Amino acid sequence: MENFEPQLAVDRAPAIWIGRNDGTGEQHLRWHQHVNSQPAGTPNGRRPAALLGFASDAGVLRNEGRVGAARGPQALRAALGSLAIHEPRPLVDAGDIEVLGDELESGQERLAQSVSALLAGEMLPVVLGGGHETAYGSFTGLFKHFRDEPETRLGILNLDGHFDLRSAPRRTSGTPFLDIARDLQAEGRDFNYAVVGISKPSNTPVLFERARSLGVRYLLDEQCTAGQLPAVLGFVEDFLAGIDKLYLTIDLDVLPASVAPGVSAPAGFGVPLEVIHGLCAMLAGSGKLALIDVVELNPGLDIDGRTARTAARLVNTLLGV
Ligand SMILES: N=CN[C@@H](CCC(=O)O)C(=O)O
Ligand SMILES: [Mn+2]
Ligand SMILES: [Mn+2]
Repeated sequence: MENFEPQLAVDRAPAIWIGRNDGTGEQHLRWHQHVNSQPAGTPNGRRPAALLGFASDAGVLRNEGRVGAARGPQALRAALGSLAIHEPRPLVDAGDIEVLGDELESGQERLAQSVSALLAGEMLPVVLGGGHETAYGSFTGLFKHFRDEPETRLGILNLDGHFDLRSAPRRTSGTPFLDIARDLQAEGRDFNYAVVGISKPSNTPVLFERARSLGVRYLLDEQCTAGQLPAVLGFVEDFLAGIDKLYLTIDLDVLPASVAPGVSAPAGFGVPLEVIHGLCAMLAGSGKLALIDVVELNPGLDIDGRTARTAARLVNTLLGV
């Protein structure tokens, strides 16, 4: 990529992209032929999207889950590689941040620094987790970037079966949104957080009470069946109306285990793929998307790459390519 050298704190260089090759030229174009191949710029007014891996098992391990999400970024890139491109926009692979052992906090700081640098480079960062501890680094990067613009209202939309508002002695994959809420509170800033897909049996009354006290808006998974897509879109449109910049975080365990078995905590009920996908298509055209992450992909638990393929389809739709 020409003309682009943001100050990234990556530990691993961009991956080598491979995939099916039907020939050269735009009519044959697939992700693996397109990533890192275009000059910087914003053709059609669309920002270049920058993929950034956060290879971390530390949050899920601390949260007593099933580890393996550190290999998520590579599996997601592999699933994206052969997808056909119909409406090209610049796509950059910025490489991976690696969390070694239990060094989560320093990894989250490097993630925040890199997200902030990508935003300063006028790109749309797409962070590939890692467990949901990724979210603390992602949001902190967004907050760093907009810190001096208090009039810009930041919102977090989490597609997840869980609130991830746990209180714990250290950050985990179950604490990121309480960690963020506390940081914002300390700065006197609003915490605008909405969740789509909450599973009532997977969140204790303590977590529902914490969500209530923090003013969190949410829809239960039972309110997100395929027939209720218009109401889900309405809920998100209402949330978007009150913010200027959106951080979208997708925890793949929001989806039914049939399409997303490769996660630490698969959903017994889940929000149907057509609802999550419809939501992504709407958000892609919202003009408010500033930051995306996709988390909890655990390739070791996946079945025939099903979860990675589902995640790749959602990323592809969000980027409108
Ligand atoms: N990021 C994951 N959060 C969930 C995991 C639940 C589980 O492991 O069963 C949580 O902490 O609630
Ligand atoms: Mn979850
Ligand atoms: Mn989560």
